[in-house]
Amino acid sequence: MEITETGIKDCLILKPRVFDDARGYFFESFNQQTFEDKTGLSGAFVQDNQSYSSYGVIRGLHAQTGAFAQAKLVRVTKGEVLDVAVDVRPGSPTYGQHVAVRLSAENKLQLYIPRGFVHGFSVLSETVEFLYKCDNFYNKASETGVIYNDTDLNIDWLIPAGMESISEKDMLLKPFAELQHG
Ligand SMILES: Cc1cn([C@H]2C[C@H](O)[C@@H](COP(=O)(O)OP(=O)(O)O[C@H]3O[C@@H](C)C(=O)[C@@H](O)[C@H]3O)O2)c(=O)[nH]c1=O
Repeated sequence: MEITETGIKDCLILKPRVFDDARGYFFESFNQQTFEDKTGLSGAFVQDNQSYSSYGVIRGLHAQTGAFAQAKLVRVTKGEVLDVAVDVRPGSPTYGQHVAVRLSAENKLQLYIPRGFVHGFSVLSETVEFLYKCDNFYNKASETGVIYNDTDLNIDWLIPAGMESISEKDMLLKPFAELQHG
């Protein structure tokens, strides 16, 4: 597994070692020992999630607060997304900045998103199957987020105007300037 740093501390791109042969391929999509040795981070993930979405869907930007804050390790097994992680750690030198990485079934890249970030993705292919590990459990009462098209964050989701598909819940998310930290 290769680790690439991003412009934001602790937010990492992981590239697994893929074994190709006449049958197809094999790779370890997660190995706690390798993950911890290579990143120096805890690999104690406790929940795995999977979602399926069509072209133009934007899910995000989401986080959980307080005791239910979550780090995430995200990847794609079908299609391609633009995955976005925004640093909202108070006092961080990159506060308000984001990492945007294309993750696809083809490139098999994974993004590690630490606690203290809001996260989302846009669907660039016809459909997408999106898988991720979380280091803390889902807790509805702890959910927070930022509206995807916030003008301060200025994220290019690579979806043409009018083609975005956003949940009713996500359309109600607040601007970045109103994000409550906790
Ligand atoms: C996230 C989550 C949702 N749910 C339920 C709540 C709801 O009825 C249904 C769909 O939830 P949502 O609309 O929040 O799903 P979604 O918009 O896909 O939410 C996800 O978005 C990405 C960007 C993330 O970073 C994730 O952490 C998560 O917030 O699934 C769970 O039961 N467990 C979970 O862990």
